Amino acid sequence: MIARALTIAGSDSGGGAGIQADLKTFQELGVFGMTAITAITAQNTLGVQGVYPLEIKALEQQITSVAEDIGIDAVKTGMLFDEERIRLVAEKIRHYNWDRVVVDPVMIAKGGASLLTDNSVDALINDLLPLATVATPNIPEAEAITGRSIKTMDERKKAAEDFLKMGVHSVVIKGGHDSGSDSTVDLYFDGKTYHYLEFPRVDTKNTHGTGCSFASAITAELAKGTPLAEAIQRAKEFIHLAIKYSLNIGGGHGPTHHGALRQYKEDNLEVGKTWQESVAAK
Ligand SMILES: Nc1ncnc2c1ncn2[C@@H]1O[C@H](COP(=O)(O)OP(=O)(O)O)[C@@H](O)[C@H]1O
Ligand SMILES: Cc1ncc(COP(=O)(O)O)c(N)n1
Repeated sequence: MIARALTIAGSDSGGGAGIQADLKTFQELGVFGMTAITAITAQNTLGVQGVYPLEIKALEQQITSVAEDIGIDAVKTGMLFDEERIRLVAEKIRHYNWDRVVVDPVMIAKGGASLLTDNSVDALINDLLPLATVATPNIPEAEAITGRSIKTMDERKKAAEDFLKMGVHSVVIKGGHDSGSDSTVDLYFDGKTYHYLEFPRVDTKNTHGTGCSFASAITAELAKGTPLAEAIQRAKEFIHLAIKYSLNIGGGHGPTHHGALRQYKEDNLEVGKTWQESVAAK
């Protein structure tokens, strides 16, 4: 049977982030994708023009509908909007005993618009994070959740330990915002060992939806039964290629190219080389 994944997140009309990024990623990775929409955003590559939360009952019913008929192998949470919705989602995860849970604690869009109300961090920490198989904060989100300033890798490791104390099973603190270096290093901490996922930094402004797509790639792999460490490694390859071959559309931060990894595989190219180098080497 095909693996089934559910994303509980906000809709991005611009198609690069949120529910739309998650569904595209699920499809690319061979997983049947389902959605429970928390809020609708009017959004494009330039920013967020409007945020419209759906009523709580609508969110509750979407989750119940798919859980009780189709079934869920892995679930991902993205933009949850406020503490009421965070609590509902946590209650549903507990109710259905879902144990492959990726929590991307979305707070602020790249352009600075708030996607989570200010007083929701406590609900995130107390209700949702303890249910996470893996949480995937970026550096500003990790700072807001742990209350630490994170400038160095040592500070990032301390923050990762704080996450484990909050009850998450493991955490990836992403390095996309650490713009000072030639590489992007994501720190994965499983409670015992620190793993560094390092890829060259791509010099591009097209990073709309990188976090959503990375977290949904982990979710897709978990749905298929891939062990967590390997799921994270594969997700990093997926997002690296999607950024490297990102799409220059719109006037601002363009979206990633969700089909990049598939095209690499179809053309039998080597991950890590540029497209041109790989084609030339064939
Ligand atoms: N310019 C870039 N080049 C290569 N990888 C990147 C770049 N920007 C982000 N990434 C990667 O994309 C993923 C999402 O990271 P990040 O941008 O920090 O998350 P978010 O979208 O939540 O802010 C991470 O794996 C990160 O390392
Ligand atoms: C509906 C929605 N959800 C999440 C994000 C964050 O996107 P990113 O992956 O770039 O951090 C977004 N811009 N819009």
